[in-house]
Amino acid sequence: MISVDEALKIVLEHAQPLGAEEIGLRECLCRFLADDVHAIDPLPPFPASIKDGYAVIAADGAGNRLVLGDSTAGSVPKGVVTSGFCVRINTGAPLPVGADSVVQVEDTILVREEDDGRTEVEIKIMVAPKRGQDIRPVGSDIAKGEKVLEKSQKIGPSELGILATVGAARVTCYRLPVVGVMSTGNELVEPDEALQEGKIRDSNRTTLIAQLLEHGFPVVDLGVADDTVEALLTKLTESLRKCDVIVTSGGVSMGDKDLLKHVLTDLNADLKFGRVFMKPGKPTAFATLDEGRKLFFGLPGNPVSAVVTCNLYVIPALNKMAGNPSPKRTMIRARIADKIHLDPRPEYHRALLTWHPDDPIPQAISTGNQMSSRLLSMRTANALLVLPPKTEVLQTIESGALVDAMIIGRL
Ligand SMILES: Nc1nc2c(c(=O)[nH]1)N[C@H]1C(S)=C(S)[C@@H](COP(=O)(O)OP(=O)(O)OC[C@H]3O[C@@H](n4cnc5c(N)ncnc54)[C@H](O)[C@@H]3O)O[C@H]1N2
Ligand code: MOO
Repeated sequence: MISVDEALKIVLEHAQPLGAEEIGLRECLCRFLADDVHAIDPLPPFPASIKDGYAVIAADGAGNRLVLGDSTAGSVPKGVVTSGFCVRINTGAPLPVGADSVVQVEDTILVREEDDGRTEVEIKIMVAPKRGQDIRPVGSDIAKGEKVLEKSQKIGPSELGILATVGAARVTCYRLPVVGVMSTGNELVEPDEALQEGKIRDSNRTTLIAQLLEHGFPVVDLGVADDTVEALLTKLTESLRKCDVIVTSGGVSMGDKDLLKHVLTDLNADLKFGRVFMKPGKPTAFATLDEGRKLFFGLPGNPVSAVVTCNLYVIPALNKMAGNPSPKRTMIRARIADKIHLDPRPEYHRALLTWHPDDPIPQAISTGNQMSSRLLSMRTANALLVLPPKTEVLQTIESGALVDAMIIGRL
């Protein structure tokens, strides 16, 4: 049996970023850039007003100005501002030729207007303007040619906006791994089926698919394979054609129907590990297929073991394949709310982290009975507490002790 750290190291060694592809701007959310992105134009592309007010010549100082017309966003201002004149201007509108300063409307008073009551004729500037005041010069937000996004950057909503603003309608991103999820076991029926003797409903496929989708990975539902070598072989061979990664649950332990490891041999898979010193998740298997091009995760069938090992190994592997330069899960320190009895194996104990206003360290509340079959221990859990194995001298972790916590849910 290897340790969790060794297992994760092996997984990450074999998970390599997939190739790049060019995709439409709106498809990029949550992807990782495979190239730097540069601005082809400056922003703003023209000197733009920061305020609603008047475009003036600063050297004219305070005092009266005749209003030549107006400059609104999206239009090209007509006329040239000369001494004693000004142009009414809106926020974001281009500065008219001749003007070198903007005076906000709050610092002016209207002196005279046309009889129509809408056209300003003369205004008074109350505060002497400074040259360049309330103007965004060309390229002051983004310079022409500036690197706006770096290779490996994750694209979130604001990065998408940056791509849009520099006109990057097609973007080169790392390809996302396509993940096939399969349950195995003669005992499994679909969630909408009534239970017959000896049967249970398949929950792992639903949990795992949802977990992968939540992280933004495309998923293929591979259904359920019966516990026979033929069924498993047929389904896996077919699935390998359409998936980069296959995640199965069940059939990896010591029972006479735990056939997956034999089937992997038939598929010429290179089994990297088959048992990990951890709870839950001891029989987790990891293999590469197709000369290392495809990854196979045989997760244990117990519902909690499947979801915990998906968090520990599958998600970091997929992160790396998708071009994420920091594929590992986020770890923080948490304070145990109540005493916990340790397990002989290092345990990934499900807990709910909560923050209190006067304490920067979150409190970790255990979700209760940690049986690997009890999916209710995952209910509300947003963290896995990393607990050491029980020894003669260390049997419990006391209330108030600090432990590492892996973040697995929204905080
Ligand atoms: N002799 C030994 N027996 C077991 C060992 C061991 O070391 N020696 N390890 C135990 C541990 S730890 C685990 S974890 C389980 C894992 O077993 P498998 O991965 O082979 O899984 P199965 O036997 O197929 O199923 C285990 C359990 O989970 C239920 N299950 C399976 N698939 C689903 C699903 N899709 N949805 C809901 N529930 C599922 C299944 O019915 C079993 O109850 O092995 C121990 N045994
Ligand atoms: O390791 Mo198993 O996953 O305890 O139940």
